[in-house]
Amino acid sequence: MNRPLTEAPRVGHAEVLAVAGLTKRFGDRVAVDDVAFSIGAGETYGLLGPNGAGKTTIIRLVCGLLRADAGSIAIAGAVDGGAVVSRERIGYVPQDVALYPDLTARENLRFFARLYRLRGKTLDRRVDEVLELIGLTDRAGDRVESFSGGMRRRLNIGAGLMHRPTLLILDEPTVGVDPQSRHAIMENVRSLGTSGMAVLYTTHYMEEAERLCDRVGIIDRGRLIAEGTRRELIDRLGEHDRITLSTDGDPARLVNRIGSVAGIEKVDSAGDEVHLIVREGRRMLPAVLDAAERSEVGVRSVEVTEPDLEAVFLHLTGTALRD
Ligand SMILES: Nc1ncnc2c1ncn2[C@@H]1O[C@H](COP(=O)(O)OP(=O)(O)OP(=O)(O)O)[C@@H](O)[C@H]1O
Repeated sequence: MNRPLTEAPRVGHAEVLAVAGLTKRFGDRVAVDDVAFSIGAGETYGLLGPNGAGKTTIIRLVCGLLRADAGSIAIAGAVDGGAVVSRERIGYVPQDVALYPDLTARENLRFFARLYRLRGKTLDRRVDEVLELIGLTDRAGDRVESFSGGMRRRLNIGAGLMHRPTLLILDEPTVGVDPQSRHAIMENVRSLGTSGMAVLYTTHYMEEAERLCDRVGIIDRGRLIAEGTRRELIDRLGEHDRITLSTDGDPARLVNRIGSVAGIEKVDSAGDEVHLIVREGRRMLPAVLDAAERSEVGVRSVEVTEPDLEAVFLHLTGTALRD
């Protein structure tokens, strides 16, 4: 069942993760710049941003795999420093799949369960539960080497769930998987969120952030530039519309030409598409099409829509969220 997109954040739940003033430099590059956000129990929080924005670095800081230059991280109330115990509350599912291909799904989960010191019947029960959760019960006895990319990723998520973490961190869990597996992963994550876990989900896919997350933090060049529910973020755009042109020529030429049209607030290209943020999209359409014709770039289709998170990103940064 799809969660309504406009659902209000669930306030009043215990704070599971609170990050403040978080900063990390690599040499001269500031990868994470004064970032603050928090996630409550039962809440799914999405960090949405392009490649290189700093999402993985934030996760590595939260997991204690990197040391911050400044800022604090509190997990379930325990502030960074003496937080070894609290880190056991984290389930971290990295971008890269870390499984044993010549073991079965069940054997892999048993391995991770033992790492978390589960034993005996508790271990057996938890392995069965997690297989069910990730929808791989009927493939439990098959070797991982026979699994599709999407199934491996789901099993990877399962490994991060063995010890019943209070905070589950998923780093771009759907990158490189086919649409069907992507759907299955998102369904899995959705049910985990509703089971009371706090979920930190990073993605550069706008529609995943829109569908899955109670709140979204938009991150660009290390900075958290906006945060809120989907509705709150979109409302920041006011009465704007989004126009998308699909081209079969050089979109950069079209961007140049359209950029000089009065009333266009933001324009950028991504792939063969040109994205615009305008006031009163329908009224602007003739001028946009006229500019397209002058640029001599072929336009295959034009769409005027209400703003979405991608439009918010374009509005705030002046660049389109590229795949
Ligand atoms: N160990 C490192 N040494 C030097 N620079 C790094 C290191 N790790 C990350 N960076 C830089 O920090 C910035 C943020 O990278 P990060 O991997 O956090 O981005 P991201 O949003 O997770 O992107 P992606 O989706 O590509 O993983 C990038 O400019 C990256 O090159």
